Amino acid sequence: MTSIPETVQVAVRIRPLSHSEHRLGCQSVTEQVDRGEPQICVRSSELFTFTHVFDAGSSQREVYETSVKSIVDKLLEGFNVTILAYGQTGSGKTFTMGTSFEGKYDDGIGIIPRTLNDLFDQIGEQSSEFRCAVTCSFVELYQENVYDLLSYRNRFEKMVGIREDASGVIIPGLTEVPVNSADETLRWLIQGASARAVASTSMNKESNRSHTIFTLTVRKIRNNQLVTISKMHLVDLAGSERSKKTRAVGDRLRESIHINKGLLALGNVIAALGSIKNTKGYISYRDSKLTRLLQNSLGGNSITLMIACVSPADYNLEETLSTLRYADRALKIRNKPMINNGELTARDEIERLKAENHELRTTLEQFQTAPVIVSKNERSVQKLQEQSENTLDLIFRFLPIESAGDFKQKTNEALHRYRKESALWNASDNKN
Ligand SMILES: Nc1ncnc2c1ncn2[C@@H]1O[C@H](COP(=O)(O)OP(=O)(O)OP(=O)(O)O)[C@@H](O)[C@H]1O
Repeated sequence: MTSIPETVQVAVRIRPLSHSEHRLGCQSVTEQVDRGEPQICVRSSELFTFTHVFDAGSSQREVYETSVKSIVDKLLEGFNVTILAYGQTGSGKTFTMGTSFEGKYDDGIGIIPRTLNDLFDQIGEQSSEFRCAVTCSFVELYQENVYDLLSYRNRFEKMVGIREDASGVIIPGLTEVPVNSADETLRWLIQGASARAVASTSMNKESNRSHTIFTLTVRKIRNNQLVTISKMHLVDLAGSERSKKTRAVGDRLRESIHINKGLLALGNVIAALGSIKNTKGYISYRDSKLTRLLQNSLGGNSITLMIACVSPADYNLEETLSTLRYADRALKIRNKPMINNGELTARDEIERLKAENHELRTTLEQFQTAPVIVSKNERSVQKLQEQSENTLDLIFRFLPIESAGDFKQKTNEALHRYRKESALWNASDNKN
């Protein structure tokens, strides 16, 4: 087992200058001091040291192998893990996380598809020791509302609430899909991401206007016993932005206010957790849904990696410095990672009971469907009998006695045939 980081890990990734920045003659103001060293220098004056620094030439593979791969191993050991991309709008968060994966495998794929490939490969290798049951869920936080992106319902009905129980924050009714391979999970990612709120802004052609959390839950089972249950949250935050600079108005401005509010609350939590004085004091997780959902990832029992994405361009200098200061505070947060063994938490107990309830209902329905068909026919036989008896009463009044007896016998024979045939229909219905 590799060592467990005690503080939040922070990787900084500098994206390359974009075409439009080149065209505008922007200069790069950020540089990695030495390639391979985790230090970044801004305007040749301010120096920051992080867990990892990736310059504009770093590949997606390098970012994954250096900073994420070992965290995926921890997930399978039973730790909760979180990977969180933070940064100004257009700084490369979605590109780095791979949240907008479209199904094409190439060198450009981001963290989520790489993680899934690794995870399912490792599960395959361990299959003689354990059985792993994996589920995924995908939520979006848009203007302080939480949406279940994997639900088939319409946008309004996708909205879900959050609440807390003894085991932490829960989202009752959230769609959790059982998945058996990387490809299957990626299909859910693609489907969920297509429902995400995206819009074009002056700073990013396809800007995400919401925060998203893609979660994998891994249950390791041996001899029908739950050995560990661990969660991986892959978080793609909406970009922080200054509305004056983005010239946002109307819907974009409203989104921007909510995005910044959530990020401000997150910043306050990070600052409070990172400050030694406040570690035992009050942490304002309840100020926003974003901080409530990330409560366990910051200051909880999770192994957490924040990837701070920055633009190298001089016209983004202020935002870059602000991101680096934010990230620097996150570096001081102490978490208490621990293995989540198979002891049932209250939430798991609820999940188990829900599953059991579902199973019982299905069984009950199966039992109910057979008698319903029989009783339907049975009822119609009874009805027919009643009707025929009423008719017989009428007939008896007008027929001579001997003809009436003959008629009664014929009617009874017909009823008998009907009963026999309906029993045969029931048998073939039940078989089908
Ligand atoms: N390291 C990189 N290498 C090459 N291109 C990159 C890199 N990082 C980002 N880009 C490109 O920059 C643009 C903006 O990136 P992206 O959409 O990931 O930003 P973002 O931080 O998620 O923005 P927003 O917060 O507005 O959603 C995209 O066209 C993306 O392909």
